[in-house]
Amino acid sequence: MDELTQRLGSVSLLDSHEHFMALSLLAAQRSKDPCTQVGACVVDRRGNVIGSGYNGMPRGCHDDVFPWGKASQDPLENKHLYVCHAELNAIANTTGTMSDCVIYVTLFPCNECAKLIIQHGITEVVYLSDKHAHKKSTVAAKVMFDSAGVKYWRFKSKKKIVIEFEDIKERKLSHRGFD
Ligand SMILES: O=c1ccn([C@H]2C[C@H](O)[C@@H](COP(=O)(O)O)O2)c(=O)[nH]1
Ligand SMILES: [Zn+2]
Repeated sequence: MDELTQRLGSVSLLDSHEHFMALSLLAAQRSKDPCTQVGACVVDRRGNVIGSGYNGMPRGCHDDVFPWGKASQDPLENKHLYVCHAELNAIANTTGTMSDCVIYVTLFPCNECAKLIIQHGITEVVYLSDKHAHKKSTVAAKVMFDSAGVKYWRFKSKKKIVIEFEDIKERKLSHRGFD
């Protein structure tokens, strides 16, 4: 085994599912929700990302003005009536058809997002967390996906990705034969 092959062997390449879920996780980092950051991306069958989004307040409803809590007795003081879900934003940010596309999402979609996913012709949902599995909204989402023939499966990986902008700027790619 030559030196290049030896070094490449230790480089942890991402497969496509890891790549798309990592993009969704990165999108989630933009969310101001202090409790649950969610990210999503829509991918066509050729493997192109055609839209992405995260949970946030609607345009014109400032993230720093609208409430992010959920404990108030008054629903108008809580986030849930206002926040746009990650899937809604990913779909709204996508131009063109989503027919037979896949959505990668860091949290299993709620019933409202499930309706959007189905109505836009998305046929596969890849998710990371199912922490709201006990909620009726998640149960209803699964009932609708099953009925509509939308496939869903939980993504699992033990891979760890660290992003250090400074580090990447300085890195030399010589071990991959780029110079
Ligand atoms: O399908 C979904 C369901 C929920 N979200 C967002 C909406 C909220 O900002 C959080 C959930 O908050 P909890 O405090 O965990 O109730 O997740 C979403 O984007 N997509
Ligand atoms: Zn939702």
